[in-house]
Order: sequence, then C-alpha cells, then structure tokens
Amino acid sequence: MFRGKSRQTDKLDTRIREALGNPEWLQGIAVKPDGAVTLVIDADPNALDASEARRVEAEARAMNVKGVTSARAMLTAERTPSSAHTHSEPQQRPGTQRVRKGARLSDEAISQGQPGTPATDRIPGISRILVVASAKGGVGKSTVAVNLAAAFAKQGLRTGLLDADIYGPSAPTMLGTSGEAPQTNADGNLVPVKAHGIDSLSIGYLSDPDAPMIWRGPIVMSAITQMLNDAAWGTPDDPLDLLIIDTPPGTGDAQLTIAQRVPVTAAVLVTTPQEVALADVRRGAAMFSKTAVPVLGVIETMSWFEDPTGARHYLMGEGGGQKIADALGLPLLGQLPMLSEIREGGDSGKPAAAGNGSAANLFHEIARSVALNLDSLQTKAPPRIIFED
Ligand SMILES: Nc1ncnc2c1ncn2[C@@H]1O[C@H](COP(=O)(O)OP(=O)(O)OP(=O)(O)O)[C@@H](O)[C@H]1O
Repeated sequence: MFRGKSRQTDKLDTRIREALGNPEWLQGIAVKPDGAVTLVIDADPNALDASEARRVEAEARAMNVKGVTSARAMLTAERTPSSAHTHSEPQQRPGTQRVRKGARLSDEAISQGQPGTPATDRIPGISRILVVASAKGGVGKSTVAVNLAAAFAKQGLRTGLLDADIYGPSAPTMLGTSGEAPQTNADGNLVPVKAHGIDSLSIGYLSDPDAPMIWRGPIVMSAITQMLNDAAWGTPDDPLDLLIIDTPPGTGDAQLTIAQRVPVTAAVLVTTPQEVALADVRRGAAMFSKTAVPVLGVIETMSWFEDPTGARHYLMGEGGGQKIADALGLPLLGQLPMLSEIREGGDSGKPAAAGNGSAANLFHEIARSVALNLDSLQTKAPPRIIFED
C-alpha cells in the first residue's frame, strides 16, 4: 500500500520534471499522495520579475500534468558570488538579523498570514494605521508616504512612518536619516528616529544598505512586528495620531502579511496614469478587500509635466488615475505632477511637504482628503483629525 503510493508520487515527480524540461533551476519537488505538488525554484535575486514569471509558468505546467491536483511554487534565493556587490561584507550589527533581498516567503511565513488569522489587536500607542501601497515599483509610493507623513506632522499631528519596503527601504534617504540607528529605551523598545517632526522606523535602519538582501520566511513579519509592537511610538495616554506604513510594491507575501496581520485602519493606492496599471491596481484593491482593509482612494503621481510656459505634458497618459478610481468605485484623492521640487526633496532628505513650496500645498491637500476619509471610517474615538487652512 505505502510502497504503491510512493511509486505513484515518484512517477508524478518524474512526469513533472519532464513537463518542466528538467531545468537546473528546479531545486526540488514535493508530491503528496493526493497529488498536491510543491515546487522549489531557484530565483535570481537580480532578476525578480523573470523569476516570478518562471514561478507562474512552472505552476501552470505542473498543473497540466495528469495526476496533479494542485501546484504551488516557491522561490528561494541565495546570494551568489556573482552578486553585484563584490566588496567585503559589512559587519552585522549585534542584535540585528541579516536578511537578503528578493525571495518569496517560506510556507511558514505565508501560513502566519493565512486568511482567517486575526490581525493583532489595536496597538495601544497608535491611534490609526494608514498603509500606502502601489501595484508596481517606482511609481512614487514612498514619496507619497513620506510627504503625507510630513504634511500630517506639519499640521501638528503626532505622526509616525514605518518603512516596511523590504525590497528598497527609501525612508532613511528621503528623511535624511541614512546611517542612523534607532536606540532602545529602558523597556528594551526601539525608539523611532525623529526627523521633520516624523517618528520613523525603517527596515533600512535594521539592515545594511550595501548588502544584497533576501527576505526569508518569518523574518519579514518579525521585523515588521518588532518595529510595530516593540517600538516606542506612543503610549496609551499619549498615542501616535497616525502611523503611515510604506509597504513594498505589489501584492506579494509581505504585503498580504501586513494587510492580514497588522491592525490597519485603511489603505491608499498610489499609481501613475498609465492605462496598463489598471489590472495591477485592481489586484491591489482586491487584496485589501479580501483582508477587510478599507481603501480610501487612489493617488495619482507623475500625472503631468509642466513646461516653463505653463503647458502641461501628459507623458504617461492622461486621466488614468481617475479611470482606475472610477473602475474601483473609489475617489481620486489627488494628482501630483512631476516636480523637480518633489524629487530633489526626496534625494536631499528634506521632504517637499515639510517646506512651503507649491508641492507642499499639493501634499497638504491630499493629506486633507486622506484625513477626511479616515475620519469617516471612525465610529468612535480616537478624536477627529482637524486640518487648519
Ligand atoms: N511627483 C513626482 N515628481 C518628481 N519626481 C517624483 C515624483 N514622485 C516620485 N518621484 C521620484 O521618482 C522616484 C521613485 O519614487 P519612489 O521611490 O517614491 O517610488 P516607489 O514607488 O516608492 O518605488 P519603490 O518601488 O522603489 O518603492 C524617486 O526618485 C522620486 O523622487
């Protein structure tokens, strides 16, 4: 009986390998007697999109093999000697865990965030948590997160920024706090780094920016949990008014884990105006809807470029953000043109919203819309956010 089963799974193993073409990148196959298959695929941390495409294709091919009832592929990655970083490895800080960039999470981490796993209770020192998310990388999500935080802080709100972008933590650069490390207080809690009136914690403070990182298993959640729960954001008597979480782009495991396991009050979706973004943004919205996180609306970035004569050039298409918002039944919370003031603010560690230029006004307006929508979600305390003109 057992022997028979094992022969059956062996056969399936062979058939799947053949269906995939016996590739070198296939590190392993686990076949359960019921035909459930798990593929372990070697991922190139420098070509994550290609690895993701490989993962999807491998799952599809495995599913086509007779006898396979379900197929799931996991990407794993190791640092290779051909890594872009050839210099010697920096020393790991005591008490921190070295993680590497790129890989999907392990089954264990995924199972931590399975649907139905309740999010942790409200965090005593934090009144509200706003997630800033985007379907794609490089659209300006971190710029929005940092500048919204700066706009809220300028309004006198106790504002925190948790940079959970594991693939490219940019808050330290954008806040001018690169190289800083959060201290621990007498209770052993991390003390956020303060800049521009914003309390910040970033994956970037906990890991070496020069070391390529691959995030493995529970490390993602434990780092985020630590920065969320074991940090001196506020106290029950004097809580942070708003914590903004800058999530990694996309709808992968890290984002799902945050949406499921963190008591998020609401999310905003950041997008550029390109039409092609719609499917991705829809997926992002669906993820939040499945995890019962209200989405306040869409923020469009890089909407246009204004030349010195004042003429607008819609380099990435026009009206895409509104179309996306309409398609999702959400409000368009604001549009941000391409402004050198915004980029320079990010590069120099002085967020535009912390200053007094035209970009500051734009972020202030968007922050106001976000605040109004956030308030409409509150059924009872905490107190309303009041924006003064
Ligand atoms: N409205 C804007 N005007 C000019 N430059 C912008 C604007 N928004 C973002 N940028 C610039 O575009 C680049 C990418 O922005 P940002 O890092 O915020 O994107 P992201 O979506 O967070 O990317 P990632 O996927 O790396 O997290 C940065 O150099 C930033 O300064």
